[in-house]
Amino acid sequence: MTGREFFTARTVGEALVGFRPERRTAVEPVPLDGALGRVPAADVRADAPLPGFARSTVDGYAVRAADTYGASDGLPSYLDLAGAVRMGAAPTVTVTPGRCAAIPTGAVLPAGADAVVMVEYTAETMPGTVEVTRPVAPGSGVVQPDDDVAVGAVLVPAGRPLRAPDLGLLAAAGVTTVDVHARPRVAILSTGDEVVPSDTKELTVGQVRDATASALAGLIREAGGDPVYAGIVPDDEGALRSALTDALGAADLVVVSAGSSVGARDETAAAVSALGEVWCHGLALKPGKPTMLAECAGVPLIGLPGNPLSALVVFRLLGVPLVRRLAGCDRPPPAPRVRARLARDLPSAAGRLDVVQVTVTEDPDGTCRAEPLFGPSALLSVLARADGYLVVPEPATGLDAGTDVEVVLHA
Ligand SMILES: Nc1nc2c(c(=O)[nH]1)N[C@H]1C(S)=C(S)[C@@H](COP(=O)(O)OP(=O)(O)OC[C@H]3O[C@@H](n4cnc5c(N)ncnc54)[C@H](O)[C@@H]3O)O[C@H]1N2
Ligand code: MOO
Repeated sequence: MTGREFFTARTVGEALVGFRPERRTAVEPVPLDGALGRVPAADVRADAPLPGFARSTVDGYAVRAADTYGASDGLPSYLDLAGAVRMGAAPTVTVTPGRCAAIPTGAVLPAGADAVVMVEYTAETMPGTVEVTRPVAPGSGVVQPDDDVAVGAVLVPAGRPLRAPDLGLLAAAGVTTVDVHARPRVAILSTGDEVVPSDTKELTVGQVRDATASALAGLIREAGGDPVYAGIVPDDEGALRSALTDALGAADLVVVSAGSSVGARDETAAAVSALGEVWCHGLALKPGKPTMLAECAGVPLIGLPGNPLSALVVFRLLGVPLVRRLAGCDRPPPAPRVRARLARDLPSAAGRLDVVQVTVTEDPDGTCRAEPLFGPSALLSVLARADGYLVVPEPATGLDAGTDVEVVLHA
């Protein structure tokens, strides 16, 4: 042990704002079917209005609104039935004063009509005569040709991951492929003489199966990236440098876990320093202090703490936004959150951000209770049991039981 301290420690806030590599993935066309969650590279605009024609929103009779003024149960308006509009076809009927046309929901409003009265407020008392018992205002029961989308309006914006309704809107507008950013390729490199592949059946004393890589791959996929397993590297600076060089050449982001603490095994820091510029080494964060952020020839690199729980906490806070940004996402969807009452006192040291895993239970009165899960960051099962996490900000020295807290829910 050398007693060295981290050399460029930062807060999480500084890292989120200040570590913003320029790199973005290439743009590729994808069919709508494969576009869910992908990020459009440019606004997609409508070249025609939607729905494109004045459309009835109810089953009833297309009328001239003025013909219904004053209509009531006691004093109905009587209109001559001029005909019917068929679904999916141009109307062959015109509505002149004193007349109406039967129309189903979704059909084209015939010429001369400016409203549709719902069938419930009518009766066909005699064949060819319709009794109307409610007045309708002009435009009632009708959507105008560009009510949904006007020509030139943005159908889906650049920079926001596509959601299911976006695919519907694009389909309605006849857009069947979208130019989106490629999924960022994220290389996952695990380090440590003791780390062995997760399919190792029998462990010798001191060995651990690689837990971090599989969990990281899950978070990377959730963030819209493509995980690439780059293997397990022993604690040897030469081997690590060579593995990092390969990974940097083939990925949009490299994530390397372990070996970045201040102990004897800080080969990662040495290897990364030799390959690029270290932006920060050490975060004011618990867990997750031994974190490194660097850029090597335009490729960002995150050095994660060895403890799997800490690695995942850091990746969730800093890696997920980075993967999204690499994919052109500058409008990330807000994480699902819930407000809850803290179930017990939470101690915390001032000057660092504490990320505390919690379970959330709903009390009979509908309010939520957040129960902190204590345990060393070496225990991955704590994370697996948690429903979400809360943060105790840097200046705070803890939170009292009963405090109203915001819990960010795990996916
Ligand atoms: N004197 C100090 N010692 C430590 C400090 C400190 O500030 N001063 N920080 C502690 C903290 S916090 C952490 S976190 C660890 C992180 O150290 P490293 O990033 O160098 O990681 P390692 O020592 O290599 O590993 C820690 C732990 O995690 C296990 N591990 C590593 N990789 C994997 C993997 N892929 N899958 C499963 N488990 C893994 C490893 O076997 C160790 O048990 O340093 C503390 N010490
Ligand atoms: O950062 Mo260590 O990552 O607190 O467990």
